Amino acid sequence: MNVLKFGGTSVKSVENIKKVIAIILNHRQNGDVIGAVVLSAMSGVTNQLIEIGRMAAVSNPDYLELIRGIEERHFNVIKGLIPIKEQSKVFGRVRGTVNELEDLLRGVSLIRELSDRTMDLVMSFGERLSCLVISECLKSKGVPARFCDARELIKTDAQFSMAEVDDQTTNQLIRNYFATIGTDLPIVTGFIGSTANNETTTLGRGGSDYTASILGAALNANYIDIWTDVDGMMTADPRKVPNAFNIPTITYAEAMELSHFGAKVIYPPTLQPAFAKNIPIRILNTFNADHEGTVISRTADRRDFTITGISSIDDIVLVNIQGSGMIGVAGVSAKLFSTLAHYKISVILISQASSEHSICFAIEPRNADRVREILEAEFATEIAHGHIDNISIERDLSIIATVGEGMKKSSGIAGKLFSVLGKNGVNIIAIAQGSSEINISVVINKNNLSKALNAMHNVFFQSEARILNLYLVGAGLIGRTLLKQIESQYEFLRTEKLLRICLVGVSNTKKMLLDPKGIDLSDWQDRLMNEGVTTSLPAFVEKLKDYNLPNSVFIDCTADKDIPLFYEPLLNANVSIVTPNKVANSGSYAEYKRLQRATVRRGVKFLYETNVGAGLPIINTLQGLMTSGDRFLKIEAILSGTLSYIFNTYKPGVSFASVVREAKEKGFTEPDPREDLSGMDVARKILILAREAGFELEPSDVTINNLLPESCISAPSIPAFFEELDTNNAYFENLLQAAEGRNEKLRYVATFENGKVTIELRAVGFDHPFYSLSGADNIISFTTERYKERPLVIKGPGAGAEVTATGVFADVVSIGSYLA
Ligand SMILES: NC(=O)c1ccc[n+]([C@@H]2O[C@H](COP(=O)([O-])OP(=O)(O)OC[C@H]3O[C@@H](n4cnc5c(N)ncnc54)[C@H](O)[C@@H]3O)[C@@H](O)[C@H]2O)c1
Ligand SMILES: N[C@@H](CCO)C(=O)O
Ligand code: NA
Repeated sequence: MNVLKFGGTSVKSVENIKKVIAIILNHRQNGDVIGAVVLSAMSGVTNQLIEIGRMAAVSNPDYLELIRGIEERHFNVIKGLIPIKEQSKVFGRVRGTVNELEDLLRGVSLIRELSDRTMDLVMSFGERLSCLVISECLKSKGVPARFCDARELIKTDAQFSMAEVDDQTTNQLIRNYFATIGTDLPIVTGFIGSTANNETTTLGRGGSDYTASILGAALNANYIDIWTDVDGMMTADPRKVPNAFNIPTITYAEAMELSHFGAKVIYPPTLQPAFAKNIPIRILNTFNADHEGTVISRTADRRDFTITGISSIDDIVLVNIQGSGMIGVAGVSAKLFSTLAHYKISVILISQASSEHSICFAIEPRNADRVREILEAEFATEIAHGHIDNISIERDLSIIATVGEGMKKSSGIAGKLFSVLGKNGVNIIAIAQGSSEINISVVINKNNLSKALNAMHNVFFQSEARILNLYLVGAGLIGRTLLKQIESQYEFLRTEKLLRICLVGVSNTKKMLLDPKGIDLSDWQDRLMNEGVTTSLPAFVEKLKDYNLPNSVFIDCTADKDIPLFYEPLLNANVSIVTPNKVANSGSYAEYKRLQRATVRRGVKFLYETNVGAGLPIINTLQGLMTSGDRFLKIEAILSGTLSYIFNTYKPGVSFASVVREAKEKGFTEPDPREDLSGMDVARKILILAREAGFELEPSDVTINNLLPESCISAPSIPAFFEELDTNNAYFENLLQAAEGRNEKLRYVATFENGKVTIELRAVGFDHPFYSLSGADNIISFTTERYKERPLVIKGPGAGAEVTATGVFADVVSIGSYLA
């Protein structure tokens, strides 16, 4: 035998009530015995009744309008669900009940007073009306339904609005009543009860769940089914954490912790009677009746995860009371908390460090000012004597709690929690864990709530892929290729690497598009074109900070000199950066160092493998040698893919400019090819390598060996530059032919040795290791303490869209693994 309860949305409209009736009929057809059905008021009605009461208390006659509205809604149910010839009798009963309500309010309006006692009576009409109407609907469908006013069964004390149930009397009355009704199905008003003197009381908002549990316990039901509008309890609030999912089984204690912490699926007192009788409570969805929902019972089934759910209280304040006079003095906390109890201030969380120097506790914001006054008065003497310094209040905070019996005696959970918050730059203000070990609560700034919830959900519920939120600036050759590569690897990363890449922002010089829900990788170009707004990097970064998404990565795929100005603020906001752009690392040494320090300080990543040799593992190799304690003696390298290509491809008689054009078309050159031909690009790369090898070098320490005649350098635009190149063909032809004549090849070689950089155009013979390069190859040879006899050599294509995007991609994925 089961007790069924349907909430306000389930009985909100004709449409919804049809679903409720179908569920009841279905049970009966399957032979499942229903002991009782408990109903809430139609959704919105209780709030309206409160408003009506308040209006009447100030003699505002508009309340009559609201009453008509409530009557109308119930009439509509009758019209929609009861055959015409049976309707008038039911209309009459509804009208009779509504008249009773009107009489009551007329009285309120006359004496202009609304006590909690009267308010409870006013509120009782919501459930009385819904049960009246729906029991008649059921009767007309052949169910032997019977309206049951719970005020005759549930006896309480006289704490109006929040009455305590007298279990013994109530249980007896319930059993007596059920002994008399045979096979009739009582449709019981939720939420309400009455005192020994038959005054109407209510059991607290959400109390209809409680009514069902009281009935179920008294009747020894097999199940108490709470039918609501969600698929049971979820691992987190799905409005805040889109990846939250249903929890199939949960213990009473866990459900209690989660519902105390804002998961409003079940009213906490409901759990007690069910727990005492060991009756499982099922949370089910009226609008998705086939879903298994959540079963709350003493033991939960085998668990896939160490924690069961994450919950939050979105808005709290923290009160801190501190002073040297508190150390080792007994009674301070007794006085503190008994004072709070005396004023009925509910304390949500308490934390005291063992130094005993301070105690802090969380309360609802509406109590903040009052609590300060109360405590300042109560501790006036201690404050005057300086034993207590002050009472401070910190606002705009939230509490996040991880809940689960699986946390008991299992280590590493707090570590995981703090590490994920740390990596996402969420500062922890206070911590509390009870020795029951089923709840770890942390207090954080409210503006980090959504980020923290999502990041935590992501690490604790590992079967889901971790999200990496990408912001890409510069959708040019490399940027576009990167997005294409990510698109084609998306499923692999999600299923095999448990990494879900979400593009949140993208921009080129003209337009930018940001969407925190994610931009589909298959149509980002169309969306950027159609929905994009004029690019503004400050606005882009502002939005990024505003969204405050976990695991955010900023990718700079431009060669822009201004974008790096945003790197440090981004790192400080705990956003990782990946870039092929060399500008930041080849500016002043101080700036280079500042970025390095910011990453260490904030625990985020700044990765730039493609600054040198595109996707070739040069920077990673160098860093590996450095961190393992090797020392660099010499770096000798060919670092320009563009120049390699030109020197490997140029044949006398061909126009030099056309070879440069080819290099540009193949995607080897910088956006402005003069950066390559002037030697600037190589200068940047060797400077970066020297710095990575531990040397403090400034750009002025690197002399560029420029290959271009002045007229080419000073051309006003890139097309003009190419024209200028054409006119200088003879210059390059001579250069190349001279080498060719000696059977040598031209190589643009950068060397770092003894703290000095040299860059020179060399002609090398076939016995030189750099002779045999082809295409756009780079070659880097590291001579170190450990690689002294024979240097460590890395060689391969050092420019081009695919290989560069691959390097950027690998950096992005490595951040994904780090954050996980
Ligand atoms: N091409 C290669 O082989 C290679 C190899 C290693 C590193 N890189 C580096 O990759 C970066 C990009 O190179 P590319 O070949 O893709 O160049 P590209 O010219 O094709 O792309 C650059 C893109 O950045 C955009 N952009 C420039 N300034 C911007 C701004 N302020 N805001 C938004 N967008 C802006 C441009 O509109 C363009 O779409 C450069 O820093 C380059 O040095 C390239
Ligand atoms: N323009 C660069 C790309 C790699 O950084 C080159 O030619 O080497
Ligand atoms: Na590289």
